[in-house]
Amino acid sequence: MRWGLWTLAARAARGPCSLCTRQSSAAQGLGSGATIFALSSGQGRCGIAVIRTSGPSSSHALRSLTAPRDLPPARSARLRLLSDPRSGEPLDRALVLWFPGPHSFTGEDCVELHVHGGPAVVSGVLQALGSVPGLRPAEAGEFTRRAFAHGKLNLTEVEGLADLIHAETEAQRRQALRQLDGELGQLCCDWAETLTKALAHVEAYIDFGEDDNLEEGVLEQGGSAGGWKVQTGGILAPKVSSDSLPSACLPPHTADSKVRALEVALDTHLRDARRGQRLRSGAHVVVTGPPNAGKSSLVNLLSRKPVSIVSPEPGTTRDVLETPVDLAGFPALLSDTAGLRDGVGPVEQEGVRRARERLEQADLIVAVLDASDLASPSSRNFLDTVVVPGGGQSSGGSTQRLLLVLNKSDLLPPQGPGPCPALPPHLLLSCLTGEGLDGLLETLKTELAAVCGDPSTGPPLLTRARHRHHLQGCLDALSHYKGAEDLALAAEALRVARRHLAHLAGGGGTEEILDVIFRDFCVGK
Ligand SMILES: Nc1nc2c(ncn2[C@@H]2O[C@H](COP(=O)(O)OP(=O)(O)OP(=O)(O)O)[C@@H](O)[C@H]2O)c(=O)[nH]1
Ligand SMILES: [K+]
Ligand SMILES: [Mg+2]
Repeated sequence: MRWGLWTLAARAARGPCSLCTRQSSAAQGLGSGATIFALSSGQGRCGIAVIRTSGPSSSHALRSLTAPRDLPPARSARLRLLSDPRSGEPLDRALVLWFPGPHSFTGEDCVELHVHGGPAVVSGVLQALGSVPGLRPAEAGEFTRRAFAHGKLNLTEVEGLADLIHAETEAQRRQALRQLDGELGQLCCDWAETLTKALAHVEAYIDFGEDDNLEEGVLEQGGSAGGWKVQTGGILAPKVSSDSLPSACLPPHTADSKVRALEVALDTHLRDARRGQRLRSGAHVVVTGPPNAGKSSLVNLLSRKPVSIVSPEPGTTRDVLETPVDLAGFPALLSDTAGLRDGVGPVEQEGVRRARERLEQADLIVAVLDASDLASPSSRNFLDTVVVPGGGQSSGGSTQRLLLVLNKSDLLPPQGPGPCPALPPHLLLSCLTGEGLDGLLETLKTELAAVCGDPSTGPPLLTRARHRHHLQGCLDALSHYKGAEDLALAAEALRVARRHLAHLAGGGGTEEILDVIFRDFCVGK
């Protein structure tokens, strides 16, 4: 919970960009009025619980509960006796912090009470706060919503904060922190700036055209690819370009090259094969192989719990068993599946059908073979049909990756699996002894970084379908800009493109979208 304070310090040091300023004013009114309060740390018995307030009556509430009744210095912890303002009954000796707005998490006056975490203390303090006039319990996400309304966070940062609270793996935490730090939002601001400049130029040309006072030479200069020429009467028309660009309808200014660079950047971001979304929700990792290869043993080993039944009987696993796991720091949905073989009873056949269906959805296939049984017909068949053609297309359209694991290495003679010419690159493992597990985890980390994107490096990832939707909308609008037949249409296309970027950062977002995003939060955040 302490990062609430860090976020606050970080925000206070940074000014909002034009896109954010605009959207915060669009969201105005959300946070005004009542003063809210809530338990911001987790429920249940604990060492310390943090209770927060936000709103104009925060200082009054703090004075009402504490003795002495003066406010502590801003942003500096003080030990105070808390008592019930109605009865004077002592409630706890607590650390109190006073954050006068606008230099607070929400931008409003805020108070934090760090009380002892017993349920009676927490409920006593919450009841005491509820008795102070002007205070009411907060709704889920209301603190963050107020921070958004006051321009302290843009929408991508709000999403980053929600993701950080829910982050279960190291990679998710890194990604969320980067988004909370505003990297994606900043990128949008830079892109929007490019569009604003381009729009200013197009609008200037529209005005010049109307005034009929523009020299032809002036218009044609600087047009790096296409350009406009003045027709008789001062009407602007596209001049034919010898350039390779599909359209010759770009206004004549160096801003054009920036707009084209923006198109390339948007396209690159959209071609990320949904890595960021996988990082948020978990990559689909499917364990497959012939019967008895040790698939279930591997799933249990990787998930560190007995998810699947392991037995020497081939055909033990029938249904697809899915479990969320932290694989080398990356979030994954690990699926155990039935061993692939033909000519068995109807129940197992159904299991095999389900296994094949699940394989199609995999981002990463972990193909398991019994290292001591590579020459058997089931192993050969599996190698020929799944492993060698491996790396197909998942149903999501992205390329599947495949990792071949030779299990039961403990059964091999010291010289290894013996000559096996057609064997692709593989790892040796023993689920029984654990030998080779570290190497497998290391390789999984590399594979999953490719599937989910590495949050430590590279450009900010698009973690939500919403991000893709608006970037695609922006890109589509830019294609209309290029193909526009007159300047008015070109200007309108630029406005639409810019609006998509503003929506991404939360400007002019409809209430429903805001509701969906803030619903991810708990009460007290
Ligand atoms: N020696 C040895 N035995 C193993 C190893 N891994 C698994 N086994 C054994 O191999 C047998 C089959 O293991 P399972 O994990 O049930 O194999 P599976 O691939 O899930 O089998 P099905 O679900 O029937 O397709 C069990 O008796 C395991 O104890 C290993 O590394 N070494
Ligand atoms: K088995
Ligand atoms: Mg099994």
